[in-house]
Amino acid sequence: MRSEKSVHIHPTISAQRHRGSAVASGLKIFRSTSRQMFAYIALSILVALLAPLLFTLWNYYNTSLRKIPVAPGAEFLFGHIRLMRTADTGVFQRKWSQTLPFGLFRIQFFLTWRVYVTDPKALSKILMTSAYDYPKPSQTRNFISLLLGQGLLVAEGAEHKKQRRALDSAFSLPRIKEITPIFWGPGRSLIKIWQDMVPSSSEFVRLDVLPWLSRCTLDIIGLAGFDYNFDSLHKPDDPLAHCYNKLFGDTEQFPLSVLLLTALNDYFPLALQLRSRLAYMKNIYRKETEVITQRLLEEKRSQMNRSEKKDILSVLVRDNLGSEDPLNDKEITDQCLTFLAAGHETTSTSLTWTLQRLAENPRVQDKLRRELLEAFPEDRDLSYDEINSLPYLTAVTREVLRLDSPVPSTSRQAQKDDVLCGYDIPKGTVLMIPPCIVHYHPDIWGLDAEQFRPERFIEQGGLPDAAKSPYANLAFLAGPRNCIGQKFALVEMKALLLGMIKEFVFEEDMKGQKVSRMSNMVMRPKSGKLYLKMRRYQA
Ligand code: HEM
Repeated sequence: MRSEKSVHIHPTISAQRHRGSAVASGLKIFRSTSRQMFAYIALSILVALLAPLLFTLWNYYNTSLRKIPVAPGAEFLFGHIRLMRTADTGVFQRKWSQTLPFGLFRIQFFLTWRVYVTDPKALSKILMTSAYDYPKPSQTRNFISLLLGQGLLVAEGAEHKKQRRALDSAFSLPRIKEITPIFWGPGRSLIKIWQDMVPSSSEFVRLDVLPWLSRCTLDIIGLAGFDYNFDSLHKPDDPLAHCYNKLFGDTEQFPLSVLLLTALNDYFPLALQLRSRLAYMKNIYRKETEVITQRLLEEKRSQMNRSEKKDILSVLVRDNLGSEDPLNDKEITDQCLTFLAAGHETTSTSLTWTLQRLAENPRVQDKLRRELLEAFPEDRDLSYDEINSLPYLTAVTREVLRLDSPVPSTSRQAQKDDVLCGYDIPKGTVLMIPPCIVHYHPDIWGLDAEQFRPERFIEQGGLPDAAKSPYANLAFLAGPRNCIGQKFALVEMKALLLGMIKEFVFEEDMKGQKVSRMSNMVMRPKSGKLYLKMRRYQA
């Protein structure tokens, strides 16, 4: 047993000891509380991360989408993504759509599902009758709006209706007829440059056509869109053209990390936002484009009373003056970037694919040239109606847009629970609208669906009934959100083709070698380059 000794201790020492032990026990409590706090924080973070993951897994296994036929060959985590990236755009999707029951099928996108829709009734509901219940997925809108602002391409619901009303007149047939003469300026410049590069009709020159066509359509949308002369055919360093190419000129596929953030967007919306914001903040080009487009708008206003300019922005500013529900400045300048983004690369890649198809099919190229030379042997600027009076030219353009749609697929997101083709579609489901499947489907286009055969559009009975539906031909989509620039794009493509085919002969660079097609938004040649052999045409 320990004997208790009475020891006298000085009061200050005793107080110090007391304080010391109080501090020690305080520290002890603090340590244990902070340990507890740390444990709570760690646990909360774990739950915050695990809960969405568990929820994703739960949804992955229990969703009612599981009744929809599924494409074969998914990996557990990546689903079908890595498989699809090993082939050209649309190759696997077409194979699946033709082996699975027609209408709907689903693919796995990491641990989520995406539903491809090919059934015309379902497409009609998504694109036409219930279009505003199927907006673009929020992640797509967030991503595009960082680059383009809140223009027509990303606006939804009432805001979309308002913007579309304001823009409809600028894209109407009479307005497009008025701006058609503008297309000939850049068209003629391109032909002149190519004539200088290609000296004779006996010698071929090897040429990467895409960058030239891209500069030409940029010059056209600059002049016809807002009376701005990029003149990028002669001056590739124009500041707006430079900004534009920095913003949109990327020809690479999106990296898997961005696709993963997109898949997780519903659970971690901040992650994708943050990544895009960082990329945006690093991007000085967006700021510069804003400054330039604002200056253009001010110019338009100051010229308003003096001129009857025909470009889309001038018409928009004029219409806006008399409107009951006018667009504000920001809404107007955001449209400029939207026209650039939506209307330039789409047309130049379509033209690139047209030249490639004509090079692969010399019979079609000769037949087209005959039609053009017989109808318009003289060299002059043709009107909208003259350009559209050529049936084979129209058929060639339609056939290229069918087989090589520059927008090979787009997406929508169900805003409420619905039923499509007898299957439950829960709110939030991402639905894929795929021209690259629908346009190749033998049940719609017949057994020769994969062949390049423009005649199908002019021969008696050339088209099966199913192919006459507006949901069989989706290059410009359908319904209230279809491409507002459709008439513009078609006449622009035809005018440029007319000039090029009358003047030059195109041949494949590597005979019989298929050019790979790849897309992140617009479908381009895989390397971003497309070489053709070109010589002058001589009768
Ligand atoms: C061959 C050329 C073109 C093709 C294949 C094409 C295709 C498309 C497609 C598929 C859409 C719908 C996208 C979606 O909602 O997911 C669209 C929308 C749009 N396009 Fe085009 N486009 C072309 C040229 C143009 C041109 C030249 C312009 C403008 C001058 C333009 C302006 C627009 C705009 C503003 C929208 C958004 C319409 C809305 O949501 O109301 N496009 N385009």
